[in-house]
Amino acid sequence: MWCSRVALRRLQRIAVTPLTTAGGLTGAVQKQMSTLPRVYITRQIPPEGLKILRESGQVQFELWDSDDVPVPRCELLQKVRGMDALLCVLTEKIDTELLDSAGPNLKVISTMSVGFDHLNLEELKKRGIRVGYTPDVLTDSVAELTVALLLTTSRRLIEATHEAKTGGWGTWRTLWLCGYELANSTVGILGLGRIGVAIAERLKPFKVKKFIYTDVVPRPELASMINAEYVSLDELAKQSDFLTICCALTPETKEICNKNLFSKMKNTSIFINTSRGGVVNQQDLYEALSMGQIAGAGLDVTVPEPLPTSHPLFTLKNCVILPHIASASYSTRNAMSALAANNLLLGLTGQPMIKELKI
Ligand SMILES: O=C(O)C(=O)CO
Repeated sequence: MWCSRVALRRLQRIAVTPLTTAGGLTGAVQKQMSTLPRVYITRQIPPEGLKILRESGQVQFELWDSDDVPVPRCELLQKVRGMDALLCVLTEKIDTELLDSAGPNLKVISTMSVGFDHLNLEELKKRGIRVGYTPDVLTDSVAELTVALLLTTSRRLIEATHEAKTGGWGTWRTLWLCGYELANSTVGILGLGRIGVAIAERLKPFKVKKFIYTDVVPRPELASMINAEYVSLDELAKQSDFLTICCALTPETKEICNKNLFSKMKNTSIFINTSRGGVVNQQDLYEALSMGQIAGAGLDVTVPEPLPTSHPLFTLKNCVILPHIASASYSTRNAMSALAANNLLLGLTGQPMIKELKI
């Protein structure tokens, strides 16, 4: 029903390949184009990436020309048939069913994301499909948003603007809307990579006393950049005044932030997650926040996305929820789009990609 023709027509304004739809082409040019590798793009990506693909002259592409609605699964399964490459975003599950549907021509998956939990890497490896992704170009944007979310949560900015707008602002009061400050605090980072370092670099000028982190193994090179100490997960929970989650979602990190972790945290601590919703057990988080086991949480990512407006977490004043916007700046999203396009072209021509996942 979701994939009925009428629904699709309403959703999909056009599916184009500028190469194959251009009018007035000679038969020879048309023939030449029809031999170009075929690419399906699962979203209307920012213009820089499309321009690179269009101007390369190396591929013919078709895209789901909407950014408002993801391509319906059954449409995607049909469209990938016989494709040589796929440029996708994080909402598309690239699993066995999809790869079977694509068939043996598929050589490259290029995802416009740093996260790759939507990709079945084992299956991709088995089939010899190369994978491009977009780390680094979004580090600044994600770190900046993480700091904004941390301050919004710890200094209760959403509550404060609501009070100001709705008549709750009476006289100046000594403890009204008090929060927690970064000065003299301990900031914990779960999963120290480029983004964790970039967050710490931005937080340092706020006079943070100490940075601590945990990861599967110590990361001395990265840690030395921010003078961070390696601790166990338990110690991270116990010592952190602010705990920021920066790890990838893997089977090992799934719901790693659970009752056990929250029970060890201080009741004055602030929990921030800009990685993936799946690293958190949301029921446990709800209980920790509503029972005052921790002071507040700022989430840019949830399960599912979008989080239904009826979700209990939305009822809590001490929980700030953003709609997965950490990398949402114009420059970053264009850079991600361009990198995804370049990875795809390099992968298709058998060259090393700029950013390729080693699988
Ligand atoms: O690139 C990603 O993985 C994102 O989550 C986008 O912000």
